[in-house]
Amino acid sequence: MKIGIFGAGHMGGAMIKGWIKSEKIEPSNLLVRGGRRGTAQSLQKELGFQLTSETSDFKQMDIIFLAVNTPLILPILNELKGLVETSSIPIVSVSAGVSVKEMQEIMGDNYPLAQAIPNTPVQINEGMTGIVFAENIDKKAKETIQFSFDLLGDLVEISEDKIGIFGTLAGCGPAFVDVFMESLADGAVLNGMDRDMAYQVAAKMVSSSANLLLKTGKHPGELKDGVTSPGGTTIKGVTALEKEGFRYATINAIDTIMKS
Ligand SMILES: NC(=O)C1=CN([C@@H]2O[C@H](COP(=O)(O)OP(=O)(O)OC[C@H]3O[C@@H](n4cnc5c(N)ncnc54)[C@H](O)[C@@H]3O)[C@@H](O)[C@H]2O)C=CC1
Ligand SMILES: O=C(O)[C@@H]1CCC=N1
Repeated sequence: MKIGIFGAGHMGGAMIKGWIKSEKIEPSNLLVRGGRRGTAQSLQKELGFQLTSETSDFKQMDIIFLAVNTPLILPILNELKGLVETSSIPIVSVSAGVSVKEMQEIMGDNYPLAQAIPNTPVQINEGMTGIVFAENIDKKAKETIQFSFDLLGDLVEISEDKIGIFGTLAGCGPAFVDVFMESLADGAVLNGMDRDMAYQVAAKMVSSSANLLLKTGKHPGELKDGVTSPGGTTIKGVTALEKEGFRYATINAIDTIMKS
């Protein structure tokens, strides 16, 4: 399969890395058009995909992804319109801020379109991507899109009205977890642990705790109860977190994004 992608920044780059790592997509079958920042050029040196500055080259692709900054999605779609109209190459925007309806205003109701919100773990094929397909999308186009995301991790089809909250939880969430892991490590360093070891331990602890929840299907509160021994150390830490409004801060992070 030949994949075309506009934008090789944080998200475009993460997807490209995931496809190459999957070993199902040859670097020579990835065509990238980058912006002026040069991120695509540096990544190309590392990964060896095809680079182009010609939009017309995308006519040869089986699928096209738009991973540019949100204000550029619709202008690039306008650029592509004349080129792809007859071939109906599926186009997927990964922007959190452009809906399928807005894309349809340019491409029409019957063009194979989708809005997907991946997250940065796609680069290690452990992504969690939410997707909204255009209502009239045909089976073949849908399968092509699904295949490309299946290589990057989990794909969840959701309704248009839920893509915002999906993107906030799964797409923005990794940054919250990163801040959490960094803070945990800072606390450990404050108490004498070596910095590298602190990041290793924090990351492994977070990923294994998440896996425990996924594999046991237990309520997170029950898992927390299993750690907090009576009169023990953990409940002292949980109390300190509650005093600082940890739960409220986390809930409010999600809510603030949704209200922005
Ligand atoms: N970073 C993330 O975790 C996620 C990002 N997204 C979406 O991905 C999109 C890109 O975000 P990031 O990768 O974080 O931003 P970024 O700023 O890292 O990447 C954007 C890239 O687009 C390139 N670009 C600019 N103009 C261009 C043009 N005319 N043609 C081709 N490339 C051009 C830039 O050089 C840059 O490398 C946004 O729409 C965002 O909503 C969605 C989910 C998660
Ligand atoms: O921060 C952003 O706007 C993008 C969307 C989801 C994650 N990053």
